[in-house]
Amino acid sequence: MKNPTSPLIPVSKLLSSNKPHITPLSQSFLLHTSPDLWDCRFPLHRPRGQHILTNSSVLDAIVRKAGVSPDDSVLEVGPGTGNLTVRLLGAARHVTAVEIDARMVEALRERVENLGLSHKLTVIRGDAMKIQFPSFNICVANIPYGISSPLIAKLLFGSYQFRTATLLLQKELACRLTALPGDSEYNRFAANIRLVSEAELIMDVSKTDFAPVPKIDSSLVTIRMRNGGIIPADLKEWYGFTRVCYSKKNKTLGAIFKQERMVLELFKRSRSKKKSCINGEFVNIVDLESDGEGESEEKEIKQVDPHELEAFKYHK
Ligand SMILES: C[S@@+](CC[C@H](N)C(=O)[O-])C[C@H]1O[C@@H](n2cnc3c(N)ncnc32)[C@H](O)[C@@H]1O
Repeated sequence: MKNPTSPLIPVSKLLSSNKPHITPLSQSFLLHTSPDLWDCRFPLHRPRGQHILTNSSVLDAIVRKAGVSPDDSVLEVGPGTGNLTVRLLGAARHVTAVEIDARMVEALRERVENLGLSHKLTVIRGDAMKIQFPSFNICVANIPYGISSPLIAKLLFGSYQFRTATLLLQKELACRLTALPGDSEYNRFAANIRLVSEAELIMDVSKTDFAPVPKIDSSLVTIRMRNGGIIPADLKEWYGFTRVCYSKKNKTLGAIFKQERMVLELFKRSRSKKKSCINGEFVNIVDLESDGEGESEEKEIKQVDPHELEAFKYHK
């Protein structure tokens, strides 16, 4: 078996274009000299977030800092050509990789077969946002930034039982996820995520470690599930609550909950039959992330019992 973590030729220095890249044939030999180079046989699509991580010390650090152990069954979303996958295969019992691009799937399968590690890998070709993930106990991935927020919501609120998710994210999102109440980055998304988990900033990763080089830097974040993934609230009511809390940027919670309209909205949400529950198939990320300002709620309750409404009012 070849060593899946052999040293990397710094291809990121060669490939620094922001445009989708077709590598000249003269560079295709690089594929055979190091397993860390992205497959040069096809152009990469930026809309699918195809920025390949090519720095071997960063790739090694991700697996190490994620704490992958030989008993682990790993979920990797967006394996691309497999730079991270081959390392995960070296460290874990099994890896399930979900990849949307058929060309990537083919390149990954070929690479892993050449390494003699196919028996440890399941590749699912599909959209990570549309499929139900098979069971896993740890998630490690350099995910496409276009689906970061909904994917995190799917992992955390999708009834999956796992220890941690170590994800390479856009730096700005990483800051929001790891912000604490009172920090300027803390928002409704962060509050919703903290309901079920804790996020820790592990390390920053430079954009020059990717090929082609993206516009933004990245950060590695580990999200730890609390309470074994059990959601300690009715999600529909929780979303309604955080929506109201973050509905007015410059108002205190006290001021917000003194407004009759806000109290009424919260009350109606608690009684609404509208399905907003998140399961493995459906993630209502708009509800999870937006601040709710200016949005109109579907009104299902026509009559409000004043006694019941009283219970929702703000009392000092
Ligand atoms: C940032 S690249 C990461 C590649 C590789 N993991 C690495 O570290 O070099 C993101 C990968 O996710 C794939 N992808 C994009 N959208 C996806 C989706 N909705 N479901 C599954 N994979 C997706 C892309 O095709 C690409 O291979």
